[in-house]
Amino acid sequence: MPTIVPSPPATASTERLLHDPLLARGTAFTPAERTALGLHGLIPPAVEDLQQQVDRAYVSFRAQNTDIRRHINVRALQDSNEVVFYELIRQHVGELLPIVYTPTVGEACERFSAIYRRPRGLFVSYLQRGHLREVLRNRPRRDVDVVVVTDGQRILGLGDQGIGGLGIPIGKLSLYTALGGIDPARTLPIVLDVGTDNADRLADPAYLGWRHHRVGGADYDAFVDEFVEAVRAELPDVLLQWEDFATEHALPLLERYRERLLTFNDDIQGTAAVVVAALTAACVATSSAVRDQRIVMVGAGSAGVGVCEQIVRTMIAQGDTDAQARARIQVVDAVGLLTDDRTDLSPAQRRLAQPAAAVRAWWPADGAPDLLAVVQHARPTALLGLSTAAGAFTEAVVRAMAGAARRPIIMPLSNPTSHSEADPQDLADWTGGAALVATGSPFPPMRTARGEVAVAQCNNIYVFPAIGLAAVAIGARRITDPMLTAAADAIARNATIHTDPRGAVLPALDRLADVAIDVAIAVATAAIADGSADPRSPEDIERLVRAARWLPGYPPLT
Ligand SMILES: O=C([O-])CC(=O)C(=O)O
Ligand SMILES: [Mg+2]
Repeated sequence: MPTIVPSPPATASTERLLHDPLLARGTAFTPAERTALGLHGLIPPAVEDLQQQVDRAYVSFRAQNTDIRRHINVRALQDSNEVVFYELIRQHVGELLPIVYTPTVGEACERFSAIYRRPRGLFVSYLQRGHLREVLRNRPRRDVDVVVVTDGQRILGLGDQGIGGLGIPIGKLSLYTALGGIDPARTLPIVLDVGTDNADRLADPAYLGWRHHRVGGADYDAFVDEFVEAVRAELPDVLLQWEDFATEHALPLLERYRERLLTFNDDIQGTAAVVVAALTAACVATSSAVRDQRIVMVGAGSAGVGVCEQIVRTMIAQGDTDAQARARIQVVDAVGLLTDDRTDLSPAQRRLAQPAAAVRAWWPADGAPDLLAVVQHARPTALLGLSTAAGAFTEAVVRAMAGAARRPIIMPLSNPTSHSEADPQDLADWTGGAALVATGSPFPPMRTARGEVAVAQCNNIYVFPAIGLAAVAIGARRITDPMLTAAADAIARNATIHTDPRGAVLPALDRLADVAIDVAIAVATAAIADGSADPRSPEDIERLVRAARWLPGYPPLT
């Protein structure tokens, strides 16, 4: 029988040891700690180690019968004991990722108000404008390394979710910790609640956000400006990640702030880096370089434009001039090929437009060139889609491409599955199994005569945790294009296809935490090279990156 030693009375700090998810150890408090801290009687008498707690949590997780219930289950665990939560993810990453993150997190955003339990992060409401600095000052913990902020307007492919969009920053920051080793105590998810235009949310009596149509125009810009100024004043060194803003805001916000603080847009830059990583790995597998490719991109939204610009930078890094690189990339949108005589293009789209005069030579007599005509003329070796046009990569298009490329690189990148430009199995069938395929949504392996071939899923999860780790480890001041190019190269080097010809053109998901170290070292090295961080030796960089990682465990209480 253990001796029961009289304990000090419960205090506010006892309350925190039991209920603050960053301090709580539950049944893992040792008998001596229970005595010293006055915890006898407040937790069950069983004494468990972390592994026993994880096993118990896993049984509870497995007992749930739908993905949203699994999500609620693990989020409740996160809100009660973060060490167990992160150790559970570490041990079951393949099973937990789609629950904590895409795709289930999307449903959690849609049902945010219905499943809301405990506060996490910061709700920055338009109603508090003029006082955002005070709101920032109310953050639960003073020191923050990474903020992920959304205004909930374009949540994954699910559109406007208003305040429910907060689910995305919560999910992304969970992966910053699980994969990038960012200390969970130093992360802060934020939603800017500027209203919602989602009629279902506005009509829902349980909706927890500001019941008001979205604020736009100059009022919106002023509000975001006030928010950024509050962040700069309160958290001058923080990494601020923009997430799931609508196209109309995403690029302008990035351009407005990227030179002024440590910031990047995950959907534009993170997605572009992972797509270029997959493209690079596919090129290596075909013994070519990115600059050897003829590329057709279908879709000219902010993601499509961001990917093309990252490809241009990669080709330039491989020796092309800007003009040579742009001449290798044809962009097709719903109207047709982007040409410089079109009057409907944004400045960013215009930079990717081809000279109309050159196109006229093969322009079909009966109208604007469609995708098939562009493919027949441009004879691409790589066909990329960020169009949300389901099935846009038709059999005719793919067969025309396969005639011109021995191993066509085909990437239907639109999300979710129902928007994908093609089904990978069709791509395999139409190219005799030769296609190198990466998608946006998860797909099962392709069945080919060579056996099953893995399909890479181009998700920015390969990028952002490593960017965060690099920035924290070396104290980066800016996120620059060369840092993203370095990330893409490092991800590509780790692709499975280099060691397994039937493997994916990206690393396996269960290697993500290890790959993040490699990527972070590459990103940190690039940051130092372009003056975005103070000089360090290669040994120092590696040591700092490894030392910066928070890993789940219970250090001895002193
Ligand atoms: O969250 C994800 O899975 C990828 C992403 O950023 C988006 O789709 O907006
Ligand atoms: Mg996103």
